[in-house]
Amino acid sequence: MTKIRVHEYAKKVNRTSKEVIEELGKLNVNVTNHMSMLDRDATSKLDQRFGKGGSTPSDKSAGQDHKQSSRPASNAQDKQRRGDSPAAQGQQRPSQSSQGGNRPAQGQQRPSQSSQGGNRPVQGQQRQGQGSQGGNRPTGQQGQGSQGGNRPTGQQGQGSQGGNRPAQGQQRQGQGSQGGNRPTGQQRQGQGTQSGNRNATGQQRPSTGAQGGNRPATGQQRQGQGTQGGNRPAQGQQGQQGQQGQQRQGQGGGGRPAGRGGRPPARGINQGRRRHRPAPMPKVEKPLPEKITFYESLSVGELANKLGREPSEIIKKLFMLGVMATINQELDKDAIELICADYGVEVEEEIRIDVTDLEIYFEEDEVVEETQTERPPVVTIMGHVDHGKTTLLDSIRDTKVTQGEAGGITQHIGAYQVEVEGKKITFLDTPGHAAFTTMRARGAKVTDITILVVAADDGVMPQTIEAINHAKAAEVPIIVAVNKMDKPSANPDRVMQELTEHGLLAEAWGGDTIFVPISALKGEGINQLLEMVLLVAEVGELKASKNIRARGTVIEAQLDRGRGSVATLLVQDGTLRIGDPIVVGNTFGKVRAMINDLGRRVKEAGPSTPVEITGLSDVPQAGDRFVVFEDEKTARQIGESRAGEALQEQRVEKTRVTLDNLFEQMKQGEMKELNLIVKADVQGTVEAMAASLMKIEVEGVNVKIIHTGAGAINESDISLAAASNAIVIGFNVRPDVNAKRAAEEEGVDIRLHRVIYKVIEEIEFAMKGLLDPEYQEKVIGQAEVRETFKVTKIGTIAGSYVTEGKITRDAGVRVLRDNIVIFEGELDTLKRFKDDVKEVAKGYECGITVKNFNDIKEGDIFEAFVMEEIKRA
Ligand SMILES: Nc1nc2c(ncn2[C@@H]2O[C@H](COP(=O)(O)OP(=O)(O)OP(=O)(O)O)[C@@H](O)[C@H]2O)c(=O)[nH]1
Repeated sequence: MTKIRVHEYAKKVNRTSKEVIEELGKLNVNVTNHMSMLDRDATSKLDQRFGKGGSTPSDKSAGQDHKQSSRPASNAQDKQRRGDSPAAQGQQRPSQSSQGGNRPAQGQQRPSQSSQGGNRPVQGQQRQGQGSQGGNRPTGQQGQGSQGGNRPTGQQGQGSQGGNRPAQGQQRQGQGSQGGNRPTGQQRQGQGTQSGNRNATGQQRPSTGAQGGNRPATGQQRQGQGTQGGNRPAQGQQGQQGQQGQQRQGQGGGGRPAGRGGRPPARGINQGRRRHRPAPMPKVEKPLPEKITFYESLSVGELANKLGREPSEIIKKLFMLGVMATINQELDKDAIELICADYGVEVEEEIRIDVTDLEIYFEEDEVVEETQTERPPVVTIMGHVDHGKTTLLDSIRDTKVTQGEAGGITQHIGAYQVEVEGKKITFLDTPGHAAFTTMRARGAKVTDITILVVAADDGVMPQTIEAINHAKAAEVPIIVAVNKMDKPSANPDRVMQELTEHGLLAEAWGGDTIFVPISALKGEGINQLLEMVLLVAEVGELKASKNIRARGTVIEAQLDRGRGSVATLLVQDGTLRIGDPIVVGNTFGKVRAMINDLGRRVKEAGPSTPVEITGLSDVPQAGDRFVVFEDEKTARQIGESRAGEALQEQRVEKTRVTLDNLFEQMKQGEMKELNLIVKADVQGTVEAMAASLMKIEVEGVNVKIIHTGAGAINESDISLAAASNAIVIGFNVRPDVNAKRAAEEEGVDIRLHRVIYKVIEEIEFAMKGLLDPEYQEKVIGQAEVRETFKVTKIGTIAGSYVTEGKITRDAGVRVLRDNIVIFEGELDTLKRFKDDVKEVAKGYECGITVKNFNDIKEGDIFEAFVMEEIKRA
C-alpha cells in the first residue's frame, strides 16, 4: 500500500479520522489533521493496531456494531464502548434506569446510581436465558450472536437496559423488525423514557430500575407498562429519533392518547413511579367456614357469600362440573353439596317446620303407647248403585233414611255411630253414585274397614270394582256383604267367583276375605256382619290417645242460616272439647257447640267420634284436616295464614303456565267454555256435583266452574253469573228473593234440581248446544250454459237451462267444464227474462252471472249448492 490520507484510512478501517489520529498519536506518529498523509510505516502500525480488518481486538464488538448499525455512534459512545467492559456497563445501566431522575446529568454514561442497578447484571443474564425476550440482551456475546444483526451490540443491549439508550436509538433502528416480535424489549424502552430521562439524553431513555428488577418475574406486567411507556417517549422524541419514535408509537399505540407525549418530565417521573408500584398483593382469602347451612336451596351468590369466596370462583367450579350458572342461579342440594365438598366444607340442610301445615300434626309422634286406648273402627260402606248401601246402614241404625230421599239416591254424606255388644262402630255414609267418587276417595283416608256391598242377584258391577280399587289403594281391609240374599235370584257363589278375579278370595275358598251373606232389607245377617267388623278391628289393633288435643277430618260442612258454618268432624285422635281453639282446613274458630249423631249436645268427643260443630269463621271443605291448638291466637294466626296461602294458590293456579300445560292451554284457547256456578245444600254435595260436571265430555267445550258454595243462591251469585255469562245450578237450594229479582233483571239462567243425574244431563245438552253448528254441503241443482252474452259493466251473462233440481239466488256455485271444477264462488244475479228471481226450477231457462268470474263458455255446467246445518247426536 502506498501513501494514504488519514481520513481514507479511517474509512478503510471503518473508524473516524479522529480515532485514527488519536491512535497515531499513541504510536508517536505525528499528523496534523485528517488530510495528513500516512506513510507505509504508519499504515502498517495502524494495521496492527486496528487489525487487518480494521479493528482492534478489544473493539471487535464495537466494530461489528458499527458495521451493523446504520447510525454512527458519538465519540462518547465510542469511548465508552471501547473503554468499558461489558460487565461494567451492564452494572451501570441498570442502575441508572429506574431512578432515572438522575439521568439528565448522566449524559450517555449513565453511572450507576441506584441500588437497584446492582441487580441488573443478574437480570441481564436472566434475560439472556429467556432468549426470545430479546429485550434483555445485555451482554456483548448476545449482541454478537445471531441476534446481533437486529440488535446493536451487546453493550448497546446492556445500554438499553441500563438506561444507556443513546445506543438504543441505534438499537431500535437496528431492531426494527424485531420490534414487533419483542414486546418486552420495546416496553423497556418505553419505560425508560417515562422515567423522566427524556429531556436529558434524548435518545437515552433508560429503562426503569424497578421494572428492571421485576422483570424476570413479571414479564406480562412489564409488557403492560411498556406499552404505555412506549408511547410517550416516542412522541416526545419523534423529531429526534425518527424511525425509533415511529417504531415505539407503533408498539405502544394502543396504550395512550397521543397528546400525552407532551407531558412534562415531572409527570413522567410520577407515572414512572406509579408504574413501579409493586404488584397488588394477592387477595387474602377468608378462611373457609367449617360448615354451612341452607334451606331448600341457595343461589350461587348466596353460596359464595357463605363460603367467603367470590361468586366467579363458584361459577368457575360449576363450569368445571359442566354446569353453566349465573350469580342468581338457584342451586339444589346436590349442587351445593358438590361445591362444598370441593372446599371441604360440611353442609347441613335446615329443616323448617311449617306450622301452618296441618298434616305435620298428624305425623307428630307425641303419642305415647301407654296413653293409647282402643278406639272404635271407622267403617265405610261402598258398592254399586242400588246394591243396598243405604238399606244396610238403615238396617244397622234402624233408621229409614231411604224413604226421604229425592230420586231414591243418597245425596248426603254423614257419619254415624252404633253400638254392638258394648263396642262402638263408626259408619261413614258414602253414597254409591259415581258423582261421589271423590268423596269416597277422601272417605277412605279416614276409614279403617270397608264393607263392600254386592247384590247377590246382580253380581260385581263397575262401581264394585271401583270401590275395591279405592279400598286397596288406601290399604283398608274389605269385608264383603253379599246383599239381597232374600231374593230368589240371589247367587252368592257367582259373587264370590267374580270377586276372586279382583283379588278377593273368600275364606271358604281358602282365601282371607270375609264374605257375609245378608239381607239388608230384612235385617238378616247384620249382626254377623257387625261381629266381623269388630273382629277385623281387633286384628287391626286400632288405638288412639284420648289425652291429647284433638285432630281429625271434616266429613261434611255447610252454611246454616241460623247457625252459620256447620261442619261434621270425625275426631281421629285426642278429644275435642267445647271451647277448643281449632283450625279446620283454611278456616279457624273456637268450638262453640257440639252435637253428636243422635242430635244431642255433647261437651266432648273422643277418638272415632263424629260430631257436628259450630263456631268456625268459614265453611271448610269435606276432607279437610282439623287440628286443635293450645290457644286461640295461634289458631287464628295459622288459620288466617292458611286462608291467605289458599287464596294465593288459587290465583297462581289460574295464571300459571308451565311447559307441560302450555300446549294444553293453547288448545284450550280455541275451545268454548261453559261457565257454571254450583250451589247446593251441603258442601259435600257441592264438591260431588262439581266433580261430576267437570267429567262431562263434549268435544270442543270446556266446563268451567267459576264458583261453588253451600247455601241458598244469593244476589252475589247472580251478579257473578251475569259478569261471567254463567249458568247457576242450584241443588236442593232455591234463590232468595233478591237473587230471584236480580236474575230476572240480568237474564241469568238458574237451574234448580233435586236429582244429580238430571243436572248432568241438562248441562250436557247445554254444552252440545254451545258448539258451533256443523254444516254439510248439499247440491241443489244444475244448469247448463247454452249461450253467453258479454255486456260491458256487467260481464258475461250465461243463458242457462236448469237441468236438475233448482238454482237459487243465494246458493253457492261451481263452474264445471268437462266435469272439472274450474271455479267456485257465489251467484251474482239470477234472472228470468229481465226480472231478478229467487230461484229457477228444473226445465226453465235463466240468465246467470257469477261473482268475480266471467270466463264462462257454452257447455259449462253450473252446480248450485247450499250449506246445511247438521244436528249433533
Ligand atoms: N230384596 C231386597 N232388596 C233390597 C235389599 N237391600 C236393598 N234393597 C233394595 O234395593 C234398592 C236400592 O237400595 P239402596 O239401599 O237405596 O241402595 P244404595 O246402594 O244405597 O243405592 P244408592 O244410594 O243409589 O247408591 C231399594 O229398593 C232397596 O229396597 C235386600 O237385602 N233385599
